[in-house]
Amino acid sequence: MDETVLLTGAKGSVGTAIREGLADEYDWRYLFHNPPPFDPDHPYLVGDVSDEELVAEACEDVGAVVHLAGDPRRDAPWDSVLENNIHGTKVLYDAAIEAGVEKFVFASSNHAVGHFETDRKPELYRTDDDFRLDGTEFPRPGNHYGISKATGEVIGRYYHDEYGIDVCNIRIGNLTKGHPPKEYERGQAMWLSYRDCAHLHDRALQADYDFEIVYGISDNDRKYYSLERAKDVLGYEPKDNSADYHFDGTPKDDA
Ligand SMILES: NC(=O)C1=CN([C@@H]2O[C@H](COP(=O)(O)OP(=O)(O)OC[C@H]3O[C@@H](n4cnc5c(N)ncnc54)[C@H](O)[C@@H]3O)[C@@H](O)[C@H]2O)C=CC1
Ligand SMILES: O=C1O[C@H](COP(=O)(O)O)[C@@H](O)[C@H](O)[C@H]1O
Repeated sequence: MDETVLLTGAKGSVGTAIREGLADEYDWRYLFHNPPPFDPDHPYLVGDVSDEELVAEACEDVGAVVHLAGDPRRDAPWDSVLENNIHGTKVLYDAAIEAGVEKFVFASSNHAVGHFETDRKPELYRTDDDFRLDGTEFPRPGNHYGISKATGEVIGRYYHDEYGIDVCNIRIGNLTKGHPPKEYERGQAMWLSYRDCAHLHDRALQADYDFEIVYGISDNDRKYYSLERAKDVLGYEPKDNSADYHFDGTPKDDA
């Protein structure tokens, strides 16, 4: 991708993992919700993703969008996910199509499929359980936030089918820096390390595809998400595994 890549939600946790890991790899343009408390290393805009004029400017001469902006709380109130996650994503897709953006990478979530866990936990978080989700399953959101993420995927399906933009939905697990989530089976089943997060988004920007839904986790022994699609289509090669750490998050000797 030689053209500019727009990164929304750039000051957040996922945005920071991507900026730190891929700072020099792309001609980034950041969208921050509020003025950043640091001097960014790439051009940026500040404002709300539902601001049509702002996102039209943000999408000018852009080849790809990595869309992270949104309310990430599993217990976010409906009016917040409706405005920030659903409406904001629709407004950004409209601007991306108008600007001729070729590729749209969307931060979906494990919560888009949360209710698959209801009758299977905690066993499915353990290494001897062979239940897998592979991205072809219909969403089963676990909360209103999860509904908004599944809706973001469907919005992408429409814009792909209607306008031909390439779309990669990444159902991100649990991004945690430096170690897996401590003493948390669900978290260790879906841990995504910072370096795997950056690598996965790099592959989503580099690979050729039409419309994809992949899982964004490290290669955890506890996983119940299949990584085959991300590996086969995107060329994802995760380096981390929560099994290389003790349950309390400290690294095992050979980690
Ligand atoms: N951190 C994680 O483990 C996971 C994150 N995700 C998704 O990844 C994305 C990023 O998540 P995080 O970095 O953890 O969240 P975060 O809250 O750290 O970052 C989100 C950023 O988006 C901005 N933002 C929110 N609403 C906005 C709007 N209407 N217009 C412009 N900017 C807006 C916020 O100010 C914030 O800087 C979110 O969409 C979240 O749902 C999904 C699964 C797991
Ligand atoms: O979508 C998200 O999921 C992760 C993991 O979910 P959790 O309920 O096990 O914490 C969450 O940490 C993150 O904030 C959220 O955006």
